[in-house]
Amino acid sequence: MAAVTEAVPRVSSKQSSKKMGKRKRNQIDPELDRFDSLPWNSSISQDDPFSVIAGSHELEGGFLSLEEIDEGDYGLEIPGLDKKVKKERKNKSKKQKDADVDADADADEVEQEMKEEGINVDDKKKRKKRKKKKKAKESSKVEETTSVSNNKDDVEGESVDETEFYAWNELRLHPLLMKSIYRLGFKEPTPIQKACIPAAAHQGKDVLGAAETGSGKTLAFGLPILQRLLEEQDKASNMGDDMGEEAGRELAIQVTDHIKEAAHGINIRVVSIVGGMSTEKQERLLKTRPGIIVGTPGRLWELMSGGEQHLVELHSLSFFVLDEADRMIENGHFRELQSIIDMLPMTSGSIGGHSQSSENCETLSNMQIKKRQTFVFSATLALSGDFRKKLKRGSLKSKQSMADGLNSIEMLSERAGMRANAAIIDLTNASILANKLEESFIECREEDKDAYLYYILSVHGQGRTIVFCTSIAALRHTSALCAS
Ligand SMILES: Nc1ncnc2c1ncn2[C@@H]1O[C@H](COP(=O)(O)OP(=O)(O)OP(=O)(O)O)[C@@H](O)[C@H]1O
Repeated sequence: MAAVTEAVPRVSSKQSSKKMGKRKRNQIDPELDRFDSLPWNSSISQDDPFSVIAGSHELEGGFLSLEEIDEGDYGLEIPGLDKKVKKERKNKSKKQKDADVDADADADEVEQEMKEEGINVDDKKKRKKRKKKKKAKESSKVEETTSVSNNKDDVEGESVDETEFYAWNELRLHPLLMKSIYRLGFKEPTPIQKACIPAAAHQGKDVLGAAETGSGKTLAFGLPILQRLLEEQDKASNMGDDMGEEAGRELAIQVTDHIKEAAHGINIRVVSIVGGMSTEKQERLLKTRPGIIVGTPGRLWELMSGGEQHLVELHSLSFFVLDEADRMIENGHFRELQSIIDMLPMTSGSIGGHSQSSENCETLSNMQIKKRQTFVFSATLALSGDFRKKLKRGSLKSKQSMADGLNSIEMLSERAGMRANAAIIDLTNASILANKLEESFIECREEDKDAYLYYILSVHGQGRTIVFCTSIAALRHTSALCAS
């Protein structure tokens, strides 16, 4: 596999060709012509061109979001690179013997990426070396207090006034998570976090949560997952995997970054598996068996259906998260999402759960199926009054419902294995309902609906009224009733 990277931002095709033109004038090189004609991917986020200077969480200091192009075979030959890299690695391992182990692993990974991607890595390596030296210096000063802490900028040593964060106390989060919270400077949990964390982290409940956009939903499920993983860490050496489903690539990356920040100082790897990036690179990342995967349905399903081992060993899945569930049912990810959900083993607590292990999924009978926690989060939520009953009865799995696909949050939650005792936390009403509107709900039998409608219109229908119907037949029926 040949790897292609772009080390500098492609400002615009116009500028880029201008640059190339200049180079061509200086030295006529047919190889450059060939490189110029390659289908380069932009490696710089449109939204954040500054990131090329500032660095990202993945690769700090200039080279950012290096991408391989799928199935690329560009025959790039950099004579002597392998030897050079090997030699440098050897020297480095002697010099840095006592340096931080994780820093080595990171650097090696990046170096390996560079090597595979065939670019000159001198600058990058110098920067990495400087960083590692600094890290080694710091680690010799600060005594390691915990086996899982592997970060240089721990809050230890900095003066954090814990009393300012007292609002978190009742949530009883793990000390390492509290450290991340101090570092992030979040003085108090947001309402959705306050409501979700006890149910999800301490009572082990599934959560169906809704709150307006920007209300902190990511950590409302992120913190309970990290909390439970930390609790499990001591008990089992082999951690369960978590799979986050995200509606879009940017969202998935955003969620990954957010969870990574919260997982700072915790030995849990978080990776994003999204479309538009090299499948080969993602397969390599998955081989490291990350604890948390944040993905988009399309790419996840592509890898799952291809039998990617870490993704099909779902018997040990501890958490399944559907974030932005409202968007997920809107924008046509049904097919892949449904396929992914169908591959999930039935949860030990789900009633009438489904187990549709495909040929790619390991046979479940011999496996110990873990109790899986399901989180469904959305910015809007419209649940029927008897949603919990439906969950209990499994009626959302009726033939008709199946045929309709995953067209409602109720169905999505139920098919994902949500248990009937799930915590339903809806903080949306206040913001969604306009101030002057009053909302009422009448629970009635089908045959009484007309009478109720007639009554409501007679008593309250002095002004203008809109009656919403679910079908043309119902519309005709209601019009006739109102006209009479
Ligand atoms: N407890 C907190 N205190 C202060 N800021 C917080 C807290 N929790 C999260 N945030 C910040 O609030 C912002 C929004 O959080 P988040 O992305 O989780 O919201 P969201 O509800 O998932 O939004 P969306 O629906 O748009 O994805 C982020 O920048 C995050 O860092």
